[in-house]
This record gives sequence, C-alpha cells and structure tokens, in this order.
Amino acid sequence: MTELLTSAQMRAVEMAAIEAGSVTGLALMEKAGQGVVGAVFKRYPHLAEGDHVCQVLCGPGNNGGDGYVIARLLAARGWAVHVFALAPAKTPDAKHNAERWAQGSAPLTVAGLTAAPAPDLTVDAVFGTGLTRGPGEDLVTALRCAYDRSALIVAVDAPSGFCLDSGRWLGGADGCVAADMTVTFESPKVGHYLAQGPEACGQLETVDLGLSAWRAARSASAAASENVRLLDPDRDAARLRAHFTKGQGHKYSHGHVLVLAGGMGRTGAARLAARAALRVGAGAVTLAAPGSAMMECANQVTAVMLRRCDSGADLEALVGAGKISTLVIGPGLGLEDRHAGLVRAALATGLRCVLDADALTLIARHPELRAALHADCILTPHMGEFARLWPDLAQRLTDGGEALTGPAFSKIDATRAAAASAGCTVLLKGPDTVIAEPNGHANVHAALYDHTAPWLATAGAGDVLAGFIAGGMAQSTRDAAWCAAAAAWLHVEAARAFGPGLIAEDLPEIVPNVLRKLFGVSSS
Ligand SMILES: NC(=O)C1=CN([C@@H]2O[C@H](COP(=O)(O)OP(=O)(O)OC[C@H]3O[C@@H](n4cnc5c(N)ncnc54)[C@H](O)[C@@H]3O)[C@@H](O)[C@H]2O)[C@@H](O)CC1
Ligand SMILES: [K+]
Repeated sequence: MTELLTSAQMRAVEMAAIEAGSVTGLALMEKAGQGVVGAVFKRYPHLAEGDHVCQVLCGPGNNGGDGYVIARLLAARGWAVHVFALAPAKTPDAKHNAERWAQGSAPLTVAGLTAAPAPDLTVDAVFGTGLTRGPGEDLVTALRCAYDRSALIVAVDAPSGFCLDSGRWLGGADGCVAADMTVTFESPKVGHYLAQGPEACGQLETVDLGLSAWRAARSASAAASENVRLLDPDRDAARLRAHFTKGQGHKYSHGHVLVLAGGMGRTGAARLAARAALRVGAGAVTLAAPGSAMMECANQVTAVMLRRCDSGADLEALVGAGKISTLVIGPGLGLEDRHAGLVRAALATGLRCVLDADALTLIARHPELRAALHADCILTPHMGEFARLWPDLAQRLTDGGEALTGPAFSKIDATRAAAASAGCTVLLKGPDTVIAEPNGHANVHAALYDHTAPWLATAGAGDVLAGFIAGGMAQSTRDAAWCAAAAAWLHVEAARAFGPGLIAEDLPEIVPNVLRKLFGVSSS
C-alpha cells in the first residue's frame, strides 16, 4: 500500500532529515522546484520547447519558496516569468530564493495580474501544507482571476486554499479553483485522495525528494492509528492474488455465506449480494428468505441455495445446523420489528457479519443492536446511512462543520471515530472509500484520478459490495479491514472492466475477467 501523509507528518519527515544533517531545507526546496518543472515538461512536452509566458503566484512560506525556485528555473530557459507575491517571503529558505529571484515581483492582486500578459502557464505556490485557515476574500478573488486567465495551471502541493488534511476548501467552496495538475512531494497527502481532492488537483504527480528512509522511520515509530494507507493495485497485486486464491479442498472449506433476504418483491438486493459472494469464491452461499418470498427466490437462483427463515429463531436454527461462516444482513431486508429481530439474532451468532443498508438503519434506531455489534462485524454505510448512525460525526464533515474552519476533520477522522465507537470495522463508501478499524488503522481505496468508476453509481452496486466482502471473508482468516479493502478494489475493477452501461447484475458476472487479469491467466 502507498502511504498517505498529513501535512504535519510531512513536516515531521522533512524536519527529521534536516535535523539529522542528511539534507538542508534549501536543497529540498531546490529539488522540489526542479521536480515541478520536470513534471510539467513531462506531462506537457510542448512547454519543454521554446520560450513561454508564465506567472508564478508566491506565498510567504516555503510553498512560495518553491515558487521562486520555479520562476528562476523557467527564466533560465528564456521564459518571460512574472512573479506575484501575496506577502514578502518569511521563512529563511523562501527568503533566500526570493532574493535569488532578481526580477522582482508585483503584489498578488487582480489589478496586478490583469496588467501582465496572459500566461501559458500559471504556477500556484501561495499555500501548501502550511495552510492554517481559509484565504481572505481579496486573495480568493485574485486566485480566481489568476486561474481564469491561464491556459494551464499547475499547483505546488495543492491549489491554494485547499486543505491537504481533509480534501476540502478551507473557508468553503467560494475559494474553490481547479488546477490542471498538482505536483506534490515525497508522498501524496491524505487530502489529495479525499472529498474534493481530485476535482481541485487535476492530475496528481508525486516528486521524490529522497526522504524515503525518514518517511519509513516516521511511520514505524508512529502509532499504527496515525498511519493511513492507500490501496495501490500495482503494489498490492500479490496480496490481492493471495486473497482471491482458492486453495484445495471441499466446498465448505472455502466458507459458507448466508445472506438474509427481505420479503416478497424486495429480494433482489439479497440475491445480488449472494451471487457476488459466490462469484468471489465462497464455497457455498445460502439465501435465507421469509416464507412469503420463497417462490420469488426459487425462481431466480440456481447455484445459490435457498432456505426459509422467518424469524430470529429460524436464523439461529440455520446457523446451528452448521457450516455457516459469514452472514450478510441488510440489503432489501426491511425496517420492521421482525427485521430488527433478525439483526439481533445475526449479531448473537458471533459470526463474521457484513451489515449493510436496512441493517444500518435498524442499528441507528435500536440502541440494543448497536450495543450488540462485535469485532467480527463490518458496517458498510454510504454517507446518508453514516449520518443516521453518527449524526454528530457527519455534521462535522458538512459545510457548517469544522471541516471547513480547521483544524481539519476528514472522512478518515470520521470513519476512525465511528469504528472506535462501534467496536468493529467501518467501510464508509464513496469514490474515496475509507475503511477504519476500532484501533485507528485506516486505509483508503480511491476510484479517483486515472482510476475513476463513475458507472458504480447504480442501484444495487452497494449490495454487490456487501457480497464481495462476505465472499472474501468466508474463505479467509484475514482481518475484516483487509477483506473490505480487497472487495472495494474488486468492485471498482469490475465496474471499470465493464464500463458504460453497467448495472449491478453485471458486477458479479465480470468478476472472472477481473480475476483472470489479476492472476495473469488468458481468457481464451
Ligand atoms: N515539507 C517538505 O518536505 C518540503 C516542503 N516544501 C514546501 O513547503 C511547503 C510548506 O511550507 P510552509 O510550512 O512554510 O507553509 P506554506 O508555505 O504552505 O504556508 C505557510 C505560510 O502561509 C501563511 N498562511 C497560511 N494560511 C494562510 C491564509 N489562509 N491566509 C494568509 N496566510 C496564510 C502562514 O502564516 C505562513 O506564513 C510545502 O507545501 C511545499 O511546497 C518544499 O520546499 C520541499 C520540502
Ligand atoms: K499551492
């Protein structure tokens, strides 16, 4: 997995390397500026030829210092470079580079910007990891003007005003601008992969500053609850292969998933989850339906087995009959008292249990169900369900909440707090899916940047995800969070493999193609 850093962690890595004497701040700044110029030329080769017009927006801190380095490097190539400064450079390294920039600067104002020629490239180096509050109104207006006037905008670390810890615009959406490319340093920051990150940052490039030993030392010495990992399909391929490998053995040695279905006319969601669990490799899958829905289910399932289950006592008996390893409850279940009874019975089995959809609403309504959650449960809410379960945490993420005023409160913070309060793994859905454990371990699976899967926004896709998680869990002793992460990966890959026109039924059916690709097996 790729490590995602907060702004404070990035500063700590840099400071540790500087204090140990292995590098100077100035050398890092030079490398950062060179890295940005290199990344620009790599992505936009036409700019590497000839001379162009550039405006560089510089703040008072080291982000601005990077801007002065970039200005110098581009001017040395014959470019016409105009620097606009928000304030004089304040940090020693930024001051040094501002002084080396011999051509002077104009104030960062709309009047100053519009008096200069329209640029081919704008470099936004006003604020990076040091952003502490939303930019003032005048600055927002000037930034918007600069962004509007340029053919191409490259942000250094982040578009200014964007919070690298939460993925939100500090001060609210008024300050929002969108870069074409953002160049960050050493490691992506959590904000790049959360909320409005991709929209704000455009393409994301990471420049290596040679601090990997310091980065590793920081993450090794930090509490695991402080580290955030990004599931990386390339780096994690071996682990994913291990997860989806079916060993030798009898069908029940690959686990038996029981999916609870709702009443007549509502069984589609559970059938989707059941099919998904089977496709992903569970040895056996049983659909447990109330008497009223038995005919409906019987007409629709083949490899999935079917049993009648009207009450908590029936569920207990089905589980008591043995061999069930994992439960899925919630998709299309219903919200009546008898459904709460089924959730109660499911939790009382102590089995690994994926709780989704209606089960989440029931847990929000019935405190005794919340109290019965145990470490082998996974809750898979979307944001609406999350807000029902944890209205206070959801509120902190909304526009009136502290996410926009700082200190940053992110989707990762919210999911961690939810997992700690529930005492089990929580997967909070979205293009930025966050998976957190009660001990604070967190990882992100992002269908973002060049890995989007917009087709997943389709009815029933969440039911399939619940099935993917359960199917993987049933045959694995791995921790619930990893099972959730692997399922989130498969979900996105399946959507991407199918592409436009996708409906939820297609997701389980395309799984063999995705797994063949993962295992490097030809489909012919
Ligand atoms: N951490 C590292 O390893 C490296 C960092 N570098 C650069 O250094 C940057 C961080 O530098 P700094 O820590 O100096 O922070 P920044 O340069 O991001 O911003 C800090 C300055 O902006 C002011 N400020 C913050 N929010 C403001 C607001 N809303 N309105 C007005 N002023 C505001 C602060 O008072 C401070 O003067 C990174 O983003 C990166 O660009 C690179 O030079 C190389 C290596
Ligand atoms: K910036």
